[in-house]
Amino acid sequence: MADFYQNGIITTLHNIADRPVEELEKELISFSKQRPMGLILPSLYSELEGPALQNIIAELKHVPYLSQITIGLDRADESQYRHALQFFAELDQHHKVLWNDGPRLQALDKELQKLGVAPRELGKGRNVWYCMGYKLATAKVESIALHDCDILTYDRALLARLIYPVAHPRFNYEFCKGFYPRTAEGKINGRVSRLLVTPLLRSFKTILGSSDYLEYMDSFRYPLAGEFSFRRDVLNDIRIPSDWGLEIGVLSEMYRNYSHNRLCQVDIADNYDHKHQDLSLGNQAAGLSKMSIDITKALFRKLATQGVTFTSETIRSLKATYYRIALDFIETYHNDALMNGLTLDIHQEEKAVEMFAQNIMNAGQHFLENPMEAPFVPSWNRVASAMPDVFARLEEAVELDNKDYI
Ligand SMILES: O=C(O)[C@H](O)COP(=O)(O)O
Repeated sequence: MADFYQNGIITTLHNIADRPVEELEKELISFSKQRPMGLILPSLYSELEGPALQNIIAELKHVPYLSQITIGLDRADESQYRHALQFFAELDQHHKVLWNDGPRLQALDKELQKLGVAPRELGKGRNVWYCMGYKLATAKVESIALHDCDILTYDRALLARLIYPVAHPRFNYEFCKGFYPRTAEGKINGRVSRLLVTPLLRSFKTILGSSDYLEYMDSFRYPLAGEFSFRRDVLNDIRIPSDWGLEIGVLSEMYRNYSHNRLCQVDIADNYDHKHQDLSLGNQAAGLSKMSIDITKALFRKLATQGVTFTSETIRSLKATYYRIALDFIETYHNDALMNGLTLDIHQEEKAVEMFAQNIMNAGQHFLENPMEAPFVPSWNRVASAMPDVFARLEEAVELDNKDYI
């Protein structure tokens, strides 16, 4: 059972009483009259064949308060798209599948590329961005949740708890981030969140002094959670990174656009497990290694926009500070694991920390050499000004794909 402590500078909504999901859903049905609700599911075709998505759909099927589900489908050829349409047809709610690799959306993407307003990199950020554009295009929902498609521990309560803070008509939150513990098979997971993000934020505070932004980022109990919810107007001027900096980038955008009392985080599950990626030691272009570089670069970039200057010396002392703080954290996590009857492989944890420390140097060096690089996808406001009929065209392309390939 959770406590009710408020850490940091944004509101935390806890799970104090373990309310039955039916009770939450009853309220959500009544909220949906004032604030119709939608869901975004960024998915890879391979996830349709994995163990998680089948259960997610079986759970979602019975969710009574959603009026629109938007699935962004990546890496699917034509026969896989046809199969995906059948797969998602099980949903009772109104839903559409965006075939990101299909000829219609590819043609639109090419035109946006020519105007310089399309995502330059493939990946989850791009997928989410097109789904957000579709939500704006159809204007059917007021409150929207987004979650990953590889959640092995999914149940309907996760979604109900995630969307509640932005769905309640008397709550003023624009954005809400989910949090949970990640454990599986007797082990504590969440390696990048625990061993990179939190110690890195603390190291920035140590070498730069605390700032409102660093305190804000450090307030999130699971900053890398792929689960968040928001009001529709958030979508107009959010600029999201197209790489693994997505989660950090979204939090930073919310910091830039809203005051703290419009943002919150919510306890969405007692436990969470998902598909795990390799550490990818020695390969900066893959797995958690790439993730750690993208995240660190995103933090450098954000701090630079706030007037912080970085030199090779600051980056070296950041790395040294990080390494010490992260090693201390390993001891903390180890003790926490033991007391909970879980295990923590200290050798593996230290290997991860050594790699992250090296990647802080690599990301720092890259940032110093390429200060203008910014893998941001433009806001939809800007896209609409570059191509005024973009929403009508996006909606039409999705409509036709869903009709023609079923
Ligand atoms: O959230 C994280 O830290 C990363 O996604 C890695 O998670 P994992 O250690 O649970 O695979």
